[in-house]
Amino acid sequence: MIDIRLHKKLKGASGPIPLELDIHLQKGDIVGIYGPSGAGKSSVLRMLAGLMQPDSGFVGVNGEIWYDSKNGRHLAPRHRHIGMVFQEYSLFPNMSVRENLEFALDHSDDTGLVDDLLDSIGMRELANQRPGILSGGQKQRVALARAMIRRPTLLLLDEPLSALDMEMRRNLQHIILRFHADFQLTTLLVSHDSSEIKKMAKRLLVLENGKIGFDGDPLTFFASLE
Ligand SMILES: Nc1ncnc2c1ncn2[C@@H]1O[C@H](COP(=O)(O)OP(=O)(O)OP(=O)(O)O)[C@@H](O)[C@H]1O
Repeated sequence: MIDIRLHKKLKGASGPIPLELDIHLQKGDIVGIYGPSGAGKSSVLRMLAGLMQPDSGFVGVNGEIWYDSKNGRHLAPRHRHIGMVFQEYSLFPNMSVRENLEFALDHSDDTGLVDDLLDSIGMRELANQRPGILSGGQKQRVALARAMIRRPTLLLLDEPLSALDMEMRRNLQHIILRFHADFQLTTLLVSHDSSEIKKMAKRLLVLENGKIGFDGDPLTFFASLE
């Protein structure tokens, strides 16, 4: 179980946006986050990753406290068991694909996992190439594999597929679903694509001006827009 209570006064283009979130995620959930630009979606992921400091609140993940403003606890990002993939390709350009994965390892004796992940994303042949020669889809496959290296409990995906064409999106959606099952993850997926959310998520949170406007079945929500 993941308990999330976050309060933060965001600085919106036309004034402050008080972000207020109080949600519980079940282990194994894939939860979509949808909403207009500037609603606070990326900020929520960044606070969970420990990259943005909330004003107050609490984040508890399977009994471990990552953030508790009452006790001044703020676990550093590197100590949170998270995997993150964002829209921008974030690979190190001067390292090979394999080195990008190895760099994320905690223990160098886990190189077997690197090979397994390279196989599962179909990139063993390109393991010694640098990211510069890869397509966008190949780069995101490597980024997803790299996010798995530390066996995260929480996977944070912020529009990871939005720069890709339809075929590559489908391919990556399957990889995400497979990783989600194999690594027994809890996954938060920010997406502007309703079909992607309907395909991937069983639960949808719609964020509007920092507040949850809908929490429930994605099919119900998107049907209500038609
Ligand atoms: N560290 C910060 N402190 C206060 N406000 C911030 C901070 N970082 C971002 N903001 C503001 O929070 C608001 C929400 O931004 P955020 O990127 O979370 O929205 P979003 O819903 O992900 O938007 P988009 O769909 O366009 O990516 C923006 O107005 C932004 O300027």
